[in-house]
Amino acid sequence: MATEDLAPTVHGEKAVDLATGPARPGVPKKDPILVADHITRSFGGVHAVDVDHVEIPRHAITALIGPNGAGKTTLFNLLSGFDRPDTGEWEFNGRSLAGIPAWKAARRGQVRTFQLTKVLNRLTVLDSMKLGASKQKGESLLFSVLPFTWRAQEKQIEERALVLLEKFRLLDKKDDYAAALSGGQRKLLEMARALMTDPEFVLLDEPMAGVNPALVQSLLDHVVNLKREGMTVLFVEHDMHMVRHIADWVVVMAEGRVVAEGPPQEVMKDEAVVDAYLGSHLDQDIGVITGRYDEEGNRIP
Ligand SMILES: Nc1ncnc2c1ncn2[C@@H]1O[C@H](COP(=O)(O)OP(=O)(O)OP(=O)(O)O)[C@@H](O)[C@H]1O
Repeated sequence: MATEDLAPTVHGEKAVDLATGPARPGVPKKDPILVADHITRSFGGVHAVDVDHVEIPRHAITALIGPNGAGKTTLFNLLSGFDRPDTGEWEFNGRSLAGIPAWKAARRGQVRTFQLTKVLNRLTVLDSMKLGASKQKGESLLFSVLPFTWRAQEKQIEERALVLLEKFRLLDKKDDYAAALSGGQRKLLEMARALMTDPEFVLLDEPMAGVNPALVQSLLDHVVNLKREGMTVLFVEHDMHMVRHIADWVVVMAEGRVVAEGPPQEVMKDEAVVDAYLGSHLDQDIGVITGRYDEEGNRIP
């Protein structure tokens, strides 16, 4: 089977069709969920992020990769409203998100996951989930003076949390402290928490970090399921296994800039990418894209 036949597909289209032209940094997408322009952020003299233009395709899984210090986390923090850029504009679903705090972005349908903090570790799994739904109606003035509505909302939140915990196979852990979970279970909890607000666009922060190899496939399946359910996913990850197996599109950063983007099988062959980033990992057979394909070479959607 020719390698060209193995192009990843999204909703039946070849991944390269996500873009309006040949893969290159900043290439416009046919249906972008997020469009960012002229985003800069410096810390002292360090230009952590200097992204001229980038678009994230809707209903696809996009990987944001790059060497240590490339600016991935900083860009993630900016786009998700946890940090403010020095300059820049970005739109989610055609509406500006610049200057919008994270909790408001979540109400509009864009959420990001967090590595569980010490505070969250001291909560039970169920309470941690409920907190993921905060800044909803229960916190508004109207709802706080109408306890019956507030209680109804509480009940709804708990029901949603239980449904998600079951889906992520964490239901039997609901009364355990988050600190007692394994690395993989913590990642599942981070993902499940993000879904409490029923998002359209999910930004995953290193979803594979600290995950036992035995749980890797299950985590990959959960991420692919987000796409199957209609969500758009952007993830920052060092784990090339994940990039090769589930990304429909890859954005590569180096020294604050987007230096390459495209379908994984193209990006992994790009000499600039290999030099800037992948060279030191070539022993991991990083150029081979196995993906999730059926026997005919069609990507499993
Ligand atoms: N709060 C901060 N204060 C000072 N410098 C920072 C801060 N955050 C990031 N930087 C610097 O900005 C640059 C980009 O860092 P960033 O963490 O965004 O990179 P990254 O690609 O996510 O790296 P890694 O893969 O190692 O997490 C680095 O030089 C880093 O030292």
